[in-house]
Amino acid sequence: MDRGQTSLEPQAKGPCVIAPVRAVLRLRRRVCVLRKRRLLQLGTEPDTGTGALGSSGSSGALRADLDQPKFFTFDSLTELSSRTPRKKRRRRSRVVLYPETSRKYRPRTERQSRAQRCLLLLVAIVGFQVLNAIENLDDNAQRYDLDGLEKALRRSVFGQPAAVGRIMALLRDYLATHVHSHPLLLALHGPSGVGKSHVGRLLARHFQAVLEDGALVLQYHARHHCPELRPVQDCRKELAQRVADVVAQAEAEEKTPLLVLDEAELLPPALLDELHGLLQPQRSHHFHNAIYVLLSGAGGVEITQFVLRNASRMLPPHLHSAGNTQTEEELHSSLRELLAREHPLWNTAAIVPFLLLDKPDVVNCFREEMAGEGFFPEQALAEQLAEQLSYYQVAGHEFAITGCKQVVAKVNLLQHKPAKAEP
Ligand SMILES: Nc1ncnc2c1ncn2[C@@H]1O[C@H](COP(=O)(O)OP(=O)(O)OP(=O)(O)O)[C@@H](O)[C@H]1O
Repeated sequence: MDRGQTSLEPQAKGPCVIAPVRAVLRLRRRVCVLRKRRLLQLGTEPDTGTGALGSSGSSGALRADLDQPKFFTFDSLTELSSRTPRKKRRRRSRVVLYPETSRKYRPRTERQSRAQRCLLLLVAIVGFQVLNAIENLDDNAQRYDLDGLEKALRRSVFGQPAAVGRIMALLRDYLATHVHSHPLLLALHGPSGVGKSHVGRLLARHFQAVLEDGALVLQYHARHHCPELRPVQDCRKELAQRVADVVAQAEAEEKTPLLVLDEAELLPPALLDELHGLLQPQRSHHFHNAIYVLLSGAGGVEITQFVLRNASRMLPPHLHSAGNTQTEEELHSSLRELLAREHPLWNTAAIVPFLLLDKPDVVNCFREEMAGEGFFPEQALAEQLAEQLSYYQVAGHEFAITGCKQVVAKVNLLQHKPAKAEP
């Protein structure tokens, strides 16, 4: 041991200094070699740019870059900008809350074509004219106070609600305008005493009042104006002349005249022919604007039979609008068939049947007549007077055989009762 120690000591002093120096040198050399090798590696390999090696790699590349001659190109900038992480812009919320009723888009400001503008103008003009025409229609109907006429008829004509309704509907329709292609022909048919002449008189009175010219209402009574002894051709000429005068005057005044011909069943065929000719559309236009009302007992028998046959189906007047329409239609068509066989004039007519009057209607006739003659319209007295008339008794109805025909005479008798002798 000692020998070994002693032999080692002198040797140990020399290498003791040199060996670490050598080791250090060796290590340095080794490090240099490694560095060089790494530098060479980095010069050939692409920059991975990750971790510690990456940083050393990039430094190597930078060093290599520094060795390269520098030229400015925009590529480097775009490269840089693409490499630099973009600052994330905060996206603004695009949701906009609109009120329910407003538009959710900006109005378009497209230029309208001229054709489109013309079209709009045309539509506006047509709309204005339509409105104007509607206003004119109302004006024409208002001139004749048809509401007033309807009230008067409903108040004064008993037991004929369907007839009054039909007359009013036809008049309203016709008088809605002043320009016509043909006249209106109303043909009121029914048995005696049911109110045909009464309605004719009410119409004439109303039109005289609203037209403010009595000359525009012609009332023609067959028996009075064309008695049996008078030559028919004279009657015909006279009727034609009278009608021509009335329609000419009405044309000048821009009004619609009314021509009431009573007892039409007594008109000779020549006069019916004349009337038929007056109604033709070939006549000059002022003949088109006129209302003819023919009152006739023709068809009265058929109407009486119809009412008696359908008495159980007949509704009381206050329920009438609820529906007698099917029964009425049957009556209209059978009457038209019957009358058209007599003269073609009836083909162009609006036929209005007047039905038999029930006992309560007759009582109303008495009360009306009594009031008109200055008597107190006592119900009991009116019923007593109505009791004196004759009736068809069918299905719980009592239909007056002569309607209200005898009412005037009976009330006149009341008037002529001898006054009580004064004591
Ligand atoms: N429906 C009725 N409503 C009110 N009054 C009526 C009705 N029917 C008749 N009258 C009264 O009876 C009278 C005679 O009636 P109107 O002359 O109108 O009968 P008509 O149907 O024309 O009969 P005719 O064909 O015989 O002339 C009238 O003056 C009127 O006072």
